[in-house]
Amino acid sequence: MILLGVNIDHVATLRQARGTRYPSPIEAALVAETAGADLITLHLREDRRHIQDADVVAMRQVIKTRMNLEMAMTPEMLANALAVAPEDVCLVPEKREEVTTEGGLDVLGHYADVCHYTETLQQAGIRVSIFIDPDRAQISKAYEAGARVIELHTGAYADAIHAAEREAELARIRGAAAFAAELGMVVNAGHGLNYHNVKPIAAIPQITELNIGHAIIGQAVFVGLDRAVRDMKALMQQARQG
Ligand SMILES: CC(=O)[C@@H](O)[C@H](O)COP(=O)(O)O
Ligand SMILES: NCC(=O)COP(=O)(O)O
Repeated sequence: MILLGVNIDHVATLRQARGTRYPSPIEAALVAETAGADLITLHLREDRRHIQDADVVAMRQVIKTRMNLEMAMTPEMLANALAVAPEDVCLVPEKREEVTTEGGLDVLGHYADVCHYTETLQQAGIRVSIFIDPDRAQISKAYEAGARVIELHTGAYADAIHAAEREAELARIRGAAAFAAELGMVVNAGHGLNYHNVKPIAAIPQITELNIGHAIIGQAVFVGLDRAVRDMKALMQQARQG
């Protein structure tokens, strides 16, 4: 059994492109839940390029599964998270000029902040995950900072063009997942996963949950969101069953 978190940011991206009221990320979350999503993931970026503050508040009231709120380590985002009280917060790095989250959070470079944000959120009863590269030094430092959940950034694996490069990235992810699980951490993964590359990641036994957005919302254009979520979940379960 492996869990699917559906990231609905990309529904909001489409809405923001025109400044309309549709398509609604809230409606998307409800459809995704009906289709079998185990949680809903959303990223309130500092520049509000997709998800808006009002989306987070509305989503909190209607979803029936779990909310996984991705956020940068800023005082504004911390106040938001404490007010909304999602089940999970995933601490992510953010660069204003990036197209998407380019890498994991540098826990070694921001150790004091990671400790502070992790402790404050955990004291409020929110489970904290760190979005991190598949790197043992970063994982050890996240553990030392008090985090007991990580999400491995799978972007380098997803973006690899050549088979050898993809295999090397997959090996890194496998090794990182085993290492974190040995420390007793919950291991999640995500970023850039799609219908063609998800199976080898879903087959990693230590991985509990995958967060997937862009590919599912893209596929929904052709087959509808319900089908797109069901198909992704089926692929993940097939991979896990071997
Ligand atoms: C942290 C992360 O990986 C997600 O937030 C996801 O990639 C979708 O959001 P962006 O498109 O804003 O990066
Ligand atoms: N944390 C990764 C995530 O939520 C989904 O990323 P993507 O599938 O939109 O690249």
